[in-house]
Parts: sequence; C-alpha cells; structure tokens
Amino acid sequence: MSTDALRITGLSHSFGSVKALSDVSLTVPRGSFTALLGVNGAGKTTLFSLVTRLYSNVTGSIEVAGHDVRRQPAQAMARLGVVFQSRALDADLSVAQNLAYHAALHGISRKDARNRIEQVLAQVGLDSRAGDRVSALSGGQQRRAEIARALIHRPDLLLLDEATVGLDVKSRAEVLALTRSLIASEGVSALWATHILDEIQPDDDLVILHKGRVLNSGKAAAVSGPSGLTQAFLSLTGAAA
Ligand SMILES: Nc1ncnc2c1ncn2[C@@H]1O[C@H](COP(=O)(O)OP(=O)(O)OP(=O)(O)O)[C@@H](O)[C@H]1O
Repeated sequence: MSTDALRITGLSHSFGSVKALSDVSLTVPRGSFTALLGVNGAGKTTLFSLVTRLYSNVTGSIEVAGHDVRRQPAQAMARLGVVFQSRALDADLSVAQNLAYHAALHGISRKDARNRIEQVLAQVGLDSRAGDRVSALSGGQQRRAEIARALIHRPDLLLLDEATVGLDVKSRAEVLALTRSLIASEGVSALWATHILDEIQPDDDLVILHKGRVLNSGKAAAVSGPSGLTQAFLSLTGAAA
C-alpha cells in the first residue's frame, strides 16, 4: 500500500477531441504542501474532478492514502477533503449549521460533530463566528470556513482548487498560511492548485502542469534553479522572451 497522500499514475482524460490530461503522474507525499502550478486550461480542474470522482478515470490510477478511487471509492473519498473553486457552503445558514450538515454527510454523530466543529473553527480562526450566517463573513473568512468544512472528517489529503481566487492580498496570505499551518497541526497533506507563482515557497513540492502534461516536478527550489521560478516556468512553458 502506498504511503503517499496522493499517487497518480499514467492519468489521461479527453473531452471529445480536447486532450485535457496526457499521461499525468504525480505524488503528494504525506505531510507535504504540493503546489500544482499551471495557467488557465492547464488541466488542474480536470485533474481534481478525476480525483474527486466527478469524472471517472478510464486510464491510469489514482490512490488517496493508498486507496484506489475506482476500486475502493468510499475509503478513498473518506480520506479526502476538498475546497472547490466555487462556493460549497449555504450562505443563508450559519457557519456551525453548514458544518453540522457536512459532518452528518460524513456519518459523524451529532455529539462528536459538536466537538469537532469547535475544533475546526478554532483551527481556522473562526471560533467566534460559529453562529453567524456565512453571508455575513468576508471573502477570506468564507474561504477559511470552506477549509473548516473540508477538514470536518479528518481527511489525510486536502485538495484546494485556486483557493485564493478573488481574495485581497492580506486574505490570500492568510488562507495560504492557514493551509501550511494545518499540515503541522492536523497532519494533513495539501495539493494546492494555482496559477500564482508568488504563492510557492522554495521548500514546497511543486508540479508544473501545462497543456495537460507534467513538465517538471520536485522541490520548488530545484525546479526553479538559479534563475528563479518565473524564468524556469516561462522557459518550460515556451513563453520565455
Ligand atoms: N467540460 C468540458 N468540456 C470540454 N472541454 C473542457 C471541459 N472542461 C475542461 N475542458 C478543457 O480541458 C482543458 C483543461 O481545462 P481545465 O479546466 O482542467 O484547466 P485548469 O487548469 O483548471 O484551468 P482554469 O484555471 O481556467 O480552471 C482546457 O482545454 C479546457 O478547455
């Protein structure tokens, strides 16, 4: 059994004649913050849709914490928490009501859910906002509530699809710092899809996806090389001057 939080091997996916992913292999080691870097159309959302079983993979394999998503879907999905690009919380319900609903979906008892909701809200810095409607939160706070929702069932792996889109600079930095801190405090691993190079730190694991193909992967510092990530990214994707 794989010890990686996520292991993808030989994954391809097409929409008619559009090849969205071509023979993609990548791993998210346990305890890792792995950035999946790619411009619009690179294939990031398609990859997430295959991992979350919105689409089923006909080629290659996807294992979440050692569970193959096709052969052991319930076990694989139980190990996975997802922060989607689009909102997953009901804006008219309170933060706690939203989390209670998602806890119930995961089969968590009401008593355990109460404790767990307190815990995850403290972790994302929203403990004082449990009773507030989601619509009353700022954009950054809503993203943090989405992360709390994704953590409710203690997943091994968090998938975050462009989690900072639409946020101001301060909220972006907070959501990013929160995700990094959860790796230490909750023991989760994270796959962070982004097109923003500034969000990546030298110690991060990095996968560069372009036109459905993995162009390079490894520690961000090694992938960047001496000329830095921007230059490395531009030369790899063929956009260098
Ligand atoms: N439902 C669909 N039908 C047809 N083509 C699609 C569909 N979804 C994605 N594609 C195509 O697949 C390719 C990869 O798209 P995808 O949305 O996965 O990229 P992305 O990296 O997530 O981009 P973005 O950051 O814009 O969301 C693109 O060429 C896109 O046009």
